[in-house]
Amino acid sequence: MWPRRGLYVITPDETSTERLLARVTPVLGLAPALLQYRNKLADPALRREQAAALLPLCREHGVPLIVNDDWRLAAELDADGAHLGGDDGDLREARHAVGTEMILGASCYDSIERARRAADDGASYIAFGAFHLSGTKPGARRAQPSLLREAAALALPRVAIGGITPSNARPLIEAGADLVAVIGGLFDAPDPQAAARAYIACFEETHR
Ligand SMILES: Cc1ncc(COP(=O)(O)OP(=O)(O)O)c(N)n1
Ligand SMILES: Cc1nc(C(=O)O)sc1CCOP(=O)(O)O
Ligand SMILES: [Mg+2]
Repeated sequence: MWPRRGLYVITPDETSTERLLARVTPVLGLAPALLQYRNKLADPALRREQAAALLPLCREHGVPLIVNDDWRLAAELDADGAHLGGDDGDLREARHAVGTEMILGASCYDSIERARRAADDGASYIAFGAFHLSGTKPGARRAQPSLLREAAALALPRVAIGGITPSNARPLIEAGADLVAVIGGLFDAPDPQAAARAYIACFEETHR
């Protein structure tokens, strides 16, 4: 059973596999709930190489590895899961192909309807955002915290994403976010490990 609450780390775009591992390792040491491999600059060969390199590191730290966009690559590498957005194929088909054990996350943006469909199609978690202006995705559609409350009825872990920092994470957790997914707030911080600790503290200090 994977952890249903906590920090969900997403990797920054990094073309050097060596640098990617060096950046991710200190954060993995803090045992975040999940790590997603996401790289919008990599071609398919580099994505395969980087996801394969992250897998033993994640296993060593007991952190499930989620591959962004590509459930086939996730299945081929025997990763723990995949994250699918609106352009990343059919969730129902993916669930049918990978079986019940693999974690399949779904982007629901600002839509409860999308979340209902994702739940029907076999999602393991539902992700909403962007809750704040995101440096990684400045054009991302914005979502309101009330959506997290509304989605409680779907009885799936709720992920909040988009411009989340240790300073603005608490109200989202109070509104129902089980996991907060972050890229820039961690990897653009002067000390990513300290930033990761600060996110983790938000969960320890927020009760609902
Ligand atoms: C946890 C999580 N939530 C949302 C996304 C965004 O997925 P998508 O809309 O497919 O956009 P890209 O990440 O592929 O640019 C995500 N990756 N992870
Ligand atoms: C990849 C992604 N998806 C989003 C959505 O709203 O679905 S926002 C986003 C960017 C997340 O990075 P940062 O923590 O740097 O804002
Ligand atoms: Mg995607």
